Amino acid sequence: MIKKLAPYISKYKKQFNLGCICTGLEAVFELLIPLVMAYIVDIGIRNRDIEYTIKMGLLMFLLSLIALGLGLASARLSSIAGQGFGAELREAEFNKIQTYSFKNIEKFSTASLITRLTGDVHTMQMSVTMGMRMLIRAPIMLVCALTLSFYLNAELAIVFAVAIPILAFSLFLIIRKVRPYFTDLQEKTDGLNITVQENLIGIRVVKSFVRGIFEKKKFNKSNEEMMQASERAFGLVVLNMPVMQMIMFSTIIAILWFGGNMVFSGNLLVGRLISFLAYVNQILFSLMMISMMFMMATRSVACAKRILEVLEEIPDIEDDNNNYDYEVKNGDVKFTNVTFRYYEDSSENNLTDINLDIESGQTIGIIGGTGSGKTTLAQLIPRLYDVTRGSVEVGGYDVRSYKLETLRNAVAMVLQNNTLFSGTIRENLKWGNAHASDKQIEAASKIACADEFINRFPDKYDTMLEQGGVNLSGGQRQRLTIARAILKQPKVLILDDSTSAVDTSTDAKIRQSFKRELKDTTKIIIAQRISSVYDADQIIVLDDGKISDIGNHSQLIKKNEIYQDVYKSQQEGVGFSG
Ligand SMILES: Nc1ncnc2c1ncn2[C@@H]1O[C@H](COP(=O)(O)OP(=O)(O)OP(=O)(O)O)[C@@H](O)[C@H]1O
Repeated sequence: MIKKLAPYISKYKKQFNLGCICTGLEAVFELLIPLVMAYIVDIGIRNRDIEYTIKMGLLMFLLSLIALGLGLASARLSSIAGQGFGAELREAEFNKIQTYSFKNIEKFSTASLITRLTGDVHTMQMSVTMGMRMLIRAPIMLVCALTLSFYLNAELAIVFAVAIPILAFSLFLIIRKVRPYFTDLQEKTDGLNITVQENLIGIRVVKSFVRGIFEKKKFNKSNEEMMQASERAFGLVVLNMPVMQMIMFSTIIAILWFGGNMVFSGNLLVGRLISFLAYVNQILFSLMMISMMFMMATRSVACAKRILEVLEEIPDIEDDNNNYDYEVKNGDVKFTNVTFRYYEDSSENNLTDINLDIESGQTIGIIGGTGSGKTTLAQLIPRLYDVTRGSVEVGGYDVRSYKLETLRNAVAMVLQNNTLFSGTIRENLKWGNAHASDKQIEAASKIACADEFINRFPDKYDTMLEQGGVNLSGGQRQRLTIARAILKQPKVLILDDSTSAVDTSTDAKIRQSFKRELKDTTKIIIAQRISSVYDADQIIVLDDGKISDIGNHSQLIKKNEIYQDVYKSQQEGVGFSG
């Protein structure tokens, strides 16, 4: 695990190494101080040698000043290394997530990915910042203080032979018990984040359905679970403290008892006993640091595992070496015996035996009940998912043979829940084509009938959109996302129920301008309303993941029962002529 994470700190190797050196030196200088103190008491004060006492006192002051300087430098360097490590990890995770397919993202859930990118990384960077100091300081302090204690009085130092194993054993027991609790804690954090994220994203729905109390209960449950997981984990961690202190004070009492008797019997000088006690403190303090380090490491291991899961996830769909570097030459779309299911192990297909032949420039309508597989079918064209069996071709070649970027630039899909971003309308439209000129932006907006409302805003194309475009109506948002897709000048344009919030006359106007302006582009329109597809060249009727029929409106109205039913149910009040 360390080997896998090490490259992310390599950029800050200098600070890391220097920080470690400073910490090591700081510990050495700190360790010398009690030794000098012993000399002051046993030689300077005992012999009433003022000059010696002042000289050694100054030396002690100098040593503490150097230790302080080194401590400050090490704190700064370790903080730079820790923060840098965190930033590198976050960037690596973020970049990796960009390569994920929908399937990969669904596997983790967005909330869990956010926790893995923020909370987990934060724990890791704290571990580096604090761990760097503890990892170097504690062992040096422990070994040197033990050696110096033996040097001062080997007999008295035997007390440690009893104290240290007891401490190590109790620490081992606590860590063994706490480890699974930390893994559980991170999972509960994911759970809480999912609840908060869903609530905030769907806050309008929550309010309009007056689901506040239900949501509050849901939040309280996740919050309670996280609190309990936290209590379980940290309840054990804090147990470490009293155990440590009990052993520490018992050791001090034992040393005072045995050391005091030695002083009385003249076998030990007072100054030596004082410095011995200072070393006891340092030894026990370093043991405390080691135990804290183990606690921190236990939590970090849980977080590191989760981070590595993100970094090591194999993108479900990615370019392989066989991807040819050719362009998509036209908007021909062909499905040959396509079968698809979202989960390999599910017993039922989401699409079965789909065969389609769409010529470049045609307008295709897809109609079918909810869950019949319309979106699923369309998502296979830009390779948002890969077929389970069969093949999908665009421009005469299998979609898997193109570079993903090439394919997705040629196939624009306006998704059902399309998102706009904070920024101006122009910036949002430029997502479709970063180099689009004002003229192209205006032309695309005109085709999507978005120009009508954009021009009514005082700032027109420079109107600021709030997050997700909340300051626009549903229909306005849809028209902007269509304009954004048109700006890509795609060979295939897929609209997934993208005009559902647009009134029927504007919907008809958009289709007319598609016919006029996007002659060579294949237009695939998924719709619930027959009025949105009745003038298409071919209409595909989907039923339970299978093609029930293909034909134009007048053919289907005569022979397809499903189409007839939908037509009849929508005829009243829609006002289209077929
Ligand atoms: N990401 C997904 N993971 C697993 N199953 C999915 C996923 N998306 C859709 N499904 C399932 O696939 C089937 C077809 O869904 P799809 O969204 O393609 O239907 P649709 O015809 O577009 O429906 P609607 O008109 O309601 O949008 C449904 O049974 C649905 O539960």
